[in-house]
Amino acid sequence: MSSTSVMIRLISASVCAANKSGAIIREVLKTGELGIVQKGVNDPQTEADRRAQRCISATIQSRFPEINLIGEEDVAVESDDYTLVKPDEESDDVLKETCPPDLVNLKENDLTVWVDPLDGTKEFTEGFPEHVTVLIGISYNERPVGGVIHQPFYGPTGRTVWGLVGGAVKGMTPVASGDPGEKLSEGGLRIVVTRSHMSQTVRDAVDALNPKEVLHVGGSGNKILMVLEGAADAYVYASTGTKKWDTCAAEALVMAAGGKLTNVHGSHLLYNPTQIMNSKGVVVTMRGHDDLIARIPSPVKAKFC
Ligand SMILES: Nc1ncnc2c1ncn2[C@@H]1O[C@H](COP(=O)(O)O)[C@@H](OP(=O)(O)O)[C@H]1O
Ligand SMILES: [Mg+2]
Repeated sequence: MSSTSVMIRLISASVCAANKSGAIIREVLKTGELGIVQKGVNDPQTEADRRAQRCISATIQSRFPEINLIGEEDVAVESDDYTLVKPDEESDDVLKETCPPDLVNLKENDLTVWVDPLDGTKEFTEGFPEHVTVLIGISYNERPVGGVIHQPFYGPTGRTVWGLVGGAVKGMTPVASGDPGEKLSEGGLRIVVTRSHMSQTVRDAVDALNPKEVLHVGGSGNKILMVLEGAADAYVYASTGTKKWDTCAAEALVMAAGGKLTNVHGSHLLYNPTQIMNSKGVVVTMRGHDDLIARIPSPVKAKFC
């Protein structure tokens, strides 16, 4: 039995599976055979979503059979999927890290893994592949404890960012975090919002913040990485629509870097497997979170009670 903690081994496996998924996603785009099917209104799925989901499910379930894995795509794993990531393949960068003390004793059956194999599918099908991320988040007691985000189209081979709550974010340098109670600048905010799921409540919330700039980009993981990296001051989504697999990995990284992710009321999201939908919206900042939540109009908040 390995002395390395379950969390470190799970992040290592997730990094390997996310990197392989990035290669699959690039390959599918190159062939041009996207195999698009509609799962619902404005909710496409492609061959890349399906193959990446199978790769991640096969890798994690074969190594951690007692983990509860919840993936966006409902696809059956095939025997070949188990060899996409070699059974002994690990991320040396992850294995050499120390697990934060609070997470060191977590066991497989304590954990839920939330997988979005291709976040930003609509943008993937519409010529904006750089908005795509692979998201693998880990929750314990309904709160995020670790996450892996891979960007398949960042540079020639993609970029992988990972972290554990109570540890550092690896693979990128987060912007410095500040006090959630800090007052934000009036008229100076850069807000990142959805590109393909705009609604009146999202508009009303963003307008009330009197932003300097509104950036419309795809993907929940992509937008949250922009806030984490300082390319935007906040991600504001006063709408239902994102699911727990859209936020878990990114929330873990935001927490590790000292930022906050809440619903429009300023309350934590609970990663409960029976409540997949983020029904009260998503707000992410690295500073001034309370001020931003206070500025969201009450009639907007009242729509998400
Ligand atoms: N109104 C809505 N209906 C369906 N899915 C929604 C949605 N709003 C957000 N989402 C999902 O949340 C993720 C981020 O959305 P957006 O890019 O608009 O910010 C996308 O995940 P997927 O691309 O993995 O399906 C998207 O499908
Ligand atoms: Mg998604």
